[in-house]
Amino acid sequence: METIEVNGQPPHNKEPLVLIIGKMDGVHLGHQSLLREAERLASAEDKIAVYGFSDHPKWVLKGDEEFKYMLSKEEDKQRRLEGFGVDRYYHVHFTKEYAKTSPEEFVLEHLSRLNVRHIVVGEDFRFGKGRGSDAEGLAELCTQIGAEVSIVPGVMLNGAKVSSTDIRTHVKEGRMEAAQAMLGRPFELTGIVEKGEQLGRELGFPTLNMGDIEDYVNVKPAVYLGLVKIVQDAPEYYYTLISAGYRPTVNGDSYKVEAYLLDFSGDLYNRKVSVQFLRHLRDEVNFDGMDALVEQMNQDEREARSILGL
Ligand SMILES: Cc1cc2nc3c(=O)[nH]c(=O)nc-3n(C[C@H](O)[C@H](O)[C@H](O)COP(=O)(O)O)c2cc1C
Ligand SMILES: Nc1ncnc2c1ncn2[C@@H]1O[C@H](COP(=O)(O)OP(=O)(O)O)[C@@H](O)[C@H]1O
Repeated sequence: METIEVNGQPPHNKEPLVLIIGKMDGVHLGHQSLLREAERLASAEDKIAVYGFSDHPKWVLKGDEEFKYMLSKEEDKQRRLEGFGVDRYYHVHFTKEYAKTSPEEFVLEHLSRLNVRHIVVGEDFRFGKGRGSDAEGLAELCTQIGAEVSIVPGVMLNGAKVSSTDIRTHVKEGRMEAAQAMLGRPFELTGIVEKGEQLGRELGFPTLNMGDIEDYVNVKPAVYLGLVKIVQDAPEYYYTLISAGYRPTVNGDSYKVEAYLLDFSGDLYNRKVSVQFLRHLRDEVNFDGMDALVEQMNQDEREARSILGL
């Protein structure tokens, strides 16, 4: 997949495109439905492209911290889109300046350069200065550039539309099954293993410490059952106990995500790994001393093995 960085107007393009527009945080079931629609519309000579925005407009424009942290890092999003058959990704850098683009300018001066045959958006799509226009407005303007617009209904789950905002809330509140239902896969953090305080192995529970995860929403402080994928040519998976939080028992001072892999021994420092969250087991506890913590970690492991049939 080709990635093109866009600041303002995109570069001219000649190849016919089917273009999906959206922020695509998480590439959840709703986004996947847009991707399927694009695939259905694309004929053999069309390329499928995504016009994706980051950072989140509410963070850029209002400084609303809730929208600073996302379900996917840029690299995750791009890898997933590629997996869904996207040929080209326009990474649009959303800035205060960019936000001034009017709906007319967006269509007649930006999209007009792309030779777009067909555009696919969700039904609640809004665009242009002050979120001034919507999917219907897009369709109307696009008649001037010869592009058709398909408006795809949201994917419903128990009567509510699947949305990145709701998934972020689930993750922040530790509801990993609900997040998984909306994503179509477990919620996952990808990062690089860092050195910690080297206490874990002394306790009998070595834990890899996740680095490079600052862009993600913080999972609720708690212990989870999950998986670690060791990213390499032939990836390896391990069932895992994940501890996310502030580690009050050892006077931890900052939020960390750590993972104790079941039936693994070896060195993972500086390796790229993904941690996938399957289910919440219990909240984080401030134990009175190490013995109580270790006893509980043993109990957590027994519970995990029992759930997994290990
Ligand atoms: C299964 C498991 C459960 C944990 N539960 C807690 C907990 O309830 N409270 C807490 O303060 N720390 C908890 N921790 C975090 C430990 O305090 C931490 O792993 C230990 O301090 C080792 O840190 P290190 O990797 O920096 O050496 C847990 C860790 C694991 C692996
Ligand atoms: N079963 C395991 N689960 C997680 N990490 C393991 C395991 N076995 C060995 N390791 C290695 O040990 C390191 C964690 O040991 P630990 O004493 O907790 O040190 P640190 O505080 O630096 O994370 C991991 O980064 C990894 O390289």
